[in-house]
Amino acid sequence: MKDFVRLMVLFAPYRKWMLAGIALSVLVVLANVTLLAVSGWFIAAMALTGLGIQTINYFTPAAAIRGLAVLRTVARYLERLVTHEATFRLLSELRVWFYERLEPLAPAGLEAERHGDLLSHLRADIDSLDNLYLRIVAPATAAFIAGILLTGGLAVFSAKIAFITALALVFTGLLTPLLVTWLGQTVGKRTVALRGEMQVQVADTIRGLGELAIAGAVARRRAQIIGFSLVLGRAQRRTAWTTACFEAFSALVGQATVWLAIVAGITAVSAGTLSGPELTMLVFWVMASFEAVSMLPGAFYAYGETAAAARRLFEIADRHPPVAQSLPGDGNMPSSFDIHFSNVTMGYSEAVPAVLKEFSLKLAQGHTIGITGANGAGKTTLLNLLQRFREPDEGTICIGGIPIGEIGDDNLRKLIAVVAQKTHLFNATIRDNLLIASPDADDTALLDAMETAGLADEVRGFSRGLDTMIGELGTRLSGGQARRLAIARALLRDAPILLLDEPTEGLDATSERKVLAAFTRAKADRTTIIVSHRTLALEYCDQVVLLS
Ligand SMILES: Nc1ncnc2c1ncn2[C@@H]1O[C@H](COP(=O)(O)OP(=O)(O)OP(=O)(O)O)[C@@H](O)[C@H]1O
Repeated sequence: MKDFVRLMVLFAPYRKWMLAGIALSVLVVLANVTLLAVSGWFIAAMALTGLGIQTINYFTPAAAIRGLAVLRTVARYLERLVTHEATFRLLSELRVWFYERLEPLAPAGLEAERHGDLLSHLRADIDSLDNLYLRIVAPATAAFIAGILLTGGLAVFSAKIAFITALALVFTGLLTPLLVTWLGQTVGKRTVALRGEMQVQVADTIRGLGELAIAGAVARRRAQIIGFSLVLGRAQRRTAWTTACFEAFSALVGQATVWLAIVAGITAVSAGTLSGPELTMLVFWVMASFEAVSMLPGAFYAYGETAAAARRLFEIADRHPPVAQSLPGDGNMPSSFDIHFSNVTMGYSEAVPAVLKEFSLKLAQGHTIGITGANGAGKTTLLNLLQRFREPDEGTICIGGIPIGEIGDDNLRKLIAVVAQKTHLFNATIRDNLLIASPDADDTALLDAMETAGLADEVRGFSRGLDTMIGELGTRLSGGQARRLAIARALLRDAPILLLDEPTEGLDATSERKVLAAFTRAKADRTTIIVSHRTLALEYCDQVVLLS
């Protein structure tokens, strides 16, 4: 319930849409019940008139029936329109809200998260929450209001029939759904978890299909996914089966109530407290009243799945970012770009020894520093700390004498260009991948950067040039081309600090020389850190630090 209350607070800006949807739902039910009740009364009254037992003015009821039929149709149409509009607005609000919470967690706070899982949170879980309004809140509220109005109206004619109907509505609309909800919670949680797991497995499999094929593991993987799908199918079948049983039972209760209403009505007609046409009217009234609660068993059954989806979302959204975020525009921009690590200690967890212990280093502005050392020595960690992806446990890191925490995230991003060890290339054109670094750059600037990175000639040779699509993670480029594209992107940033993590990995000696010369030549006052194991790369540095 706490999660639902939080969601409703999030949805507060759309309360007018939500209320309008509920009001229209009530109107649809009332129009429908009134239409049937008036029709029942009219047919019976006309029959008695035909027998010469009574006379009636049939113009008014005939007009009312036509009016109600139109009202019912129009209200139903508007109700669908408004409730769906409200739902889509709520979902888009929720997607943005969730994304805003997700972004500050990246990259360190989402390392443990699998990509498929995040995708599932963003898509399936948020989509599951459309149940909350459309299938839970709107029908439940409308049923409550319509139920009171309908039984209240019945009581005007027969307290006994009103009482029987109220009991049956509470039974089918409240008790049954509560039981269904209780039963559905475990299966719902399981369905959501299984669906997430399926998504992860499928996304992972598609991404690693090449490796799986080489290892001869495709059939095994396929069997695993089919296994998941069967378990998921069983869980969904159970959900459908339970819902169907309860819906059938509710229908039975509805029919039994109509029968009881007829029995009670006949007694009232015999006693002269109810007329024949009124009895027919009440029977139709009772029968149609169940429409008000007909959505509830299925709706409440969605509660389990919706609650589980909400829980999974909030579990991520409530995580604390590993690094305190600064406000946009908040911070001091340094005027010089020397870098000072002072007694920096940092460990990834308390269970393992710290990666860096009391590490101190001064880098003068305009110098190029090489950092080398064994695998796992902490070189990438050092660069990540400088980019403020993580906070050191102790010590400070300053740029131009200002601790990086006080520079402000937006400023810090402007100061640093990076070629990371695992650079992400987007499934887009070469141009789009470059424009990420400098959105306003023209083609000449893009080709210049690629010239420096030694990629321009190859790109000119592609039939679509800068508009060549590079595929998922740049798979349509060779390893060396992808690396040079990342380098060109970093060069376009024109930032005063350049961080290069194994920048020339995968390049041949000629390209490597060209790229390194370009980096060191490009800007005399740029402070550059090159992390590398390669002696050639280190030759271009003013100073080399061995991390052990
Ligand atoms: N996100 C992480 N969570 C936990 N431990 C990590 C994480 N990232 C790195 N480590 C650990 O920290 C240590 C230093 O890793 P780092 O990537 O900084 O080394 P490196 O010197 O850059 O290595 P390489 O030369 O292989 O790139 C390693 O033992 C690694 O296992």
